[in-house]
Amino acid sequence: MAKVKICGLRREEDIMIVNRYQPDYIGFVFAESKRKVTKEEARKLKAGLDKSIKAAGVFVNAPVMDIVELCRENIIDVVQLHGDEEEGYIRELKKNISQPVIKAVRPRVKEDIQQGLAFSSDYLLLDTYFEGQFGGTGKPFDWSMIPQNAENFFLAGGLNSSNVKEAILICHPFCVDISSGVETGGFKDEGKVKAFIEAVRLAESGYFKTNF
Ligand SMILES: O=C(O)c1ccccc1N[C@@H]1O[C@H](COP(=O)(O)O)[C@@H](O)[C@H]1O
Repeated sequence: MAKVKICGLRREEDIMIVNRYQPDYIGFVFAESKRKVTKEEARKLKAGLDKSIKAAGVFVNAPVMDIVELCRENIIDVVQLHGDEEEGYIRELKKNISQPVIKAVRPRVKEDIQQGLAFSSDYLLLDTYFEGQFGGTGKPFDWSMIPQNAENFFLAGGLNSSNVKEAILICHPFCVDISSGVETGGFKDEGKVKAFIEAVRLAESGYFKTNF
């Protein structure tokens, strides 16, 4: 069963929505973004989050010790590195925390994914390359770049309730990750969160399997 991550939560209402629909992960963005939250905002939001839902912290080239602090204070349960972090950075981070690390790669060619698979992170995340933007683009990438042997990866980039079934059946991700596709006017939209999670469950039910 593909897991679900709803990223970019920043209001108490967003927490109430995810508590109702129970994704596996949510994301707090600590990088420059319209979805950015401060450490104190994230602490308050995390306090209202169901214990069964894991909170990922999304970072872009952040100082390692900033991430370590958030982990030690249990504000985040998973680290998502969404910038140009290299292997040395990941190793240094992993020496200091027990939380799993997701490393995002934004492939332009197949080889970028092969290089990503060599990272010592616990998971790889595949997202869309878009000049000048690290993430949250709302645009899908060419899934045919994903090698057959890739596993344990998060699939992101322009997912929504209409394309996620196809994404799961073609790419077989460990988790589908969404931000823009569950927003209206820049804010999380309860109807879209519900529709997305239902679409994931339906894809997994086997109903669509013969069509792909
Ligand atoms: O969401 C953001 O604003 C963001 C900013 C900087 C780095 C990553 C960000 N979000 C991640 O982007 C992907 C895809 O989002 P979308 O569904 O295409 O909008 C997802 O992994 C988010 O965690």
